[in-house]
Amino acid sequence: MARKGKLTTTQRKQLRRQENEYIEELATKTQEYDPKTSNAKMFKDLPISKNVLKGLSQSAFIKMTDIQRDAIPMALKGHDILGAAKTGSGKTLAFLVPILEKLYREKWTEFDGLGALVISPTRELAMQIYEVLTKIGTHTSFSAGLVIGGKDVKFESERLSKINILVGTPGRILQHLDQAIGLTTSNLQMLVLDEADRCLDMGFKKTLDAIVNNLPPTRQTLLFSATQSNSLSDLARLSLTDYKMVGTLENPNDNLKAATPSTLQQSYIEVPLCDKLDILFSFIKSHLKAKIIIFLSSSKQVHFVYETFRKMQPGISLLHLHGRQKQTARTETLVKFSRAQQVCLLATDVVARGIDFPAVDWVVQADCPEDADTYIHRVGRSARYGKKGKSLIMLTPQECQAFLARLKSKHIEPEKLTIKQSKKKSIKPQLQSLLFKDPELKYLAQKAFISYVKSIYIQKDKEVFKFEELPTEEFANSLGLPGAPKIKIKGMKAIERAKKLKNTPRSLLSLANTNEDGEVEKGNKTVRTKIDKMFERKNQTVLSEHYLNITKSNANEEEEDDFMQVKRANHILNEDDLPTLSIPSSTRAQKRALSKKASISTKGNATKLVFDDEGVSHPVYELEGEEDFHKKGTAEEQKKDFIHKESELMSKVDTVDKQVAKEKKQEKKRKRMEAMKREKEAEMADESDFEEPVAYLGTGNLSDDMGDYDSDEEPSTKKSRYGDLSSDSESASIEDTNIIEVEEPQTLEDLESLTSRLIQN
Ligand SMILES: Nc1ncnc2c1ncn2[C@@H]1O[C@H](COP(=O)(O)OP(=O)(O)OP(=O)(O)O)[C@@H](O)[C@H]1O
Repeated sequence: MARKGKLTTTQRKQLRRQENEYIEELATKTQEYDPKTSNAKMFKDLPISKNVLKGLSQSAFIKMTDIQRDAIPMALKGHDILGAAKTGSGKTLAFLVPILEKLYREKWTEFDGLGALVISPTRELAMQIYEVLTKIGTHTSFSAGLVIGGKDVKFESERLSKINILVGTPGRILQHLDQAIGLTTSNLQMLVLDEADRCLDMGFKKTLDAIVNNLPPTRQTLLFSATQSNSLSDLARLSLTDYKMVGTLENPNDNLKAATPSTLQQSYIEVPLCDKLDILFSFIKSHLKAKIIIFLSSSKQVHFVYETFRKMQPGISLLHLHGRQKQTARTETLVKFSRAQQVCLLATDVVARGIDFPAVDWVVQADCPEDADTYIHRVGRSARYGKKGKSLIMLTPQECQAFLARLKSKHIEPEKLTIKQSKKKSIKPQLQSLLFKDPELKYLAQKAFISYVKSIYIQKDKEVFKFEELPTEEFANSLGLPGAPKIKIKGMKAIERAKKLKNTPRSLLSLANTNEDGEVEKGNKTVRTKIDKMFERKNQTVLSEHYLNITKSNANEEEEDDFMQVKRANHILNEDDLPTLSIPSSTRAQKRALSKKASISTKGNATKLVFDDEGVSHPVYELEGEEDFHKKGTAEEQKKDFIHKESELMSKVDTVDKQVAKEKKQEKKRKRMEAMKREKEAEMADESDFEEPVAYLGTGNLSDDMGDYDSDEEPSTKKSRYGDLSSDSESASIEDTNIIEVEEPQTLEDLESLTSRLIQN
């Protein structure tokens, strides 16, 4: 807490009263604000608090974009929002400003717990949102946190209990909710889904549903994307009822316009699959002064093209980015690409959505995207915020017609380009020679070939992606391979399932490849695991010991894997999940069981009896008469019935247990927070020489945290909100305020250390 000049109790009370009046005034202005009659253009024309306005203006956000002008007032009025606007049109601020405002008006403090949750489908996008939040929220008193995976969960969760605004990816957020150590969601005011259609699609369905189940239904929900799903079932999943559509969804006529920016010049070329790499290399060589992103369909494609092209030295820096890289490498590449002016990034769709790279000249889609929406997001990495940009998509003759039709249905009609014969140059001999010399590269080429072929097979749109027409032999030659590697497309069901689960942890994908019995299938053969084999052994004493060892080691692995969601997402007990044997779970229990077993084997079974109302004794598990038994159905039916009832019971008990445990934890936390709050209030009331209350400024002093801070900025900008209230000149001069350059965090580590410092405040 920053120490300020001494204030008496009376002065503090007066400031508090002033602030309450100010908040009321903002609320009244918000209710009176009518977007239809208002011609507000600047942020300061909206009923937004001074500290948020100050954060905006210092980040050079003065004039609103269309989506901001439409969405912010609606959100301030408390409506749920379904917002769609073109890529690069400023959707991020359209949800961050309402979050800060809402919490300010609710007088949110660190003791009130989590107030807003922002979910983003990728780590990179979550980091970017978090960065913008820390910039514009620098003069507010909230704490912000970023949880994106790739880091120790414990490390993160220890820091979460005081977080007011949390930004993260679905999997990691759910992991924290499941652990329920620091994160309390019972007070949550606002939920935001950025790239909502992606967050809502199959890949994230279970995770998102599980997150939403943890949130109070009274919250406000905002959904944003350039390509919005407004399917009623999706909206119902989020309990979005009385929502407003803003942006391009608001006006049906706007739907007729393309979802791509008008400043984007779009083109396509029809190119046989086996000529793609030649054309791609020629394209790079003829655009050495440009900033280019090239999208390929898989990480293996990216890896292969990156490794071979850089050996062929096209004359421009090459970077590569895909989801299989370590997070530090991904973040480093993002930073390098953002900063460079002449550079070529080879990437998968991990950066297709939301990422705000400055000044990208060209987006090249070397492999056809899975649908028109993905096309829109990919090309949206260029021509952002009114700037100019160009895009090129390479379509094979098999894909061309159908994909152009898909684009046309979205009112996108790229211009046809042809390649000059003189510019065409085959790189096949070079690739062949590289692969011949380096077996590692040959291996990469084989992998790239296989992953491309598989990627075509698993595409949903069979009119565009014609697997049967793939010229495999020519394609393999074009990669420098002597012939097409043999691929057996086996277990395709599992691949399709895995595709749906594209963004789930790999541990989950491996589960997707198991059959209904939980066994891993390879071709037609069923692979029996060590445990299966052991379960077949008759010697149960040996079995229980081995089982214990195995389950112990598995338990450790599980801790490291992202398995929380599996456990949470599916509590239904399948027949096949039931263990055939009951195995003691601890070493002590095991020993006890073993000794019991030994003594039972020598003593014979004891019989436990129960007595009915007539005083007649019966064994506890009395056998039914055969006739009676058959009357109830076949043994198989009865078994199923029994299992069904037991699983229902277990699932109910499980839910209740979880709820009770959670409530207990939350109650404990609430009490602790209340006690702290009371203590703090008492302190504030008693200590006459104590400084101003609620003197947290921003999420810490962001500018200090981030290093370079413009020294011209006078300390008064770091006053508490009470301090600011006393002076009106601030807001009047917002437009004149010098813009302060804040140094960007360089790496994920920077962001994380920033987060931890923010939290310490
Ligand atoms: N009001 C504003 N004034 C100046 N610049 C702005 C404003 N709003 C947004 N920008 C800038 O415009 C760029 C695009 O904004 P943003 O990333 O929010 O777009 P988006 O609509 O979310 O795009 P996408 O659909 O690709 O996710 C960013 O560089 C951002 O800083």
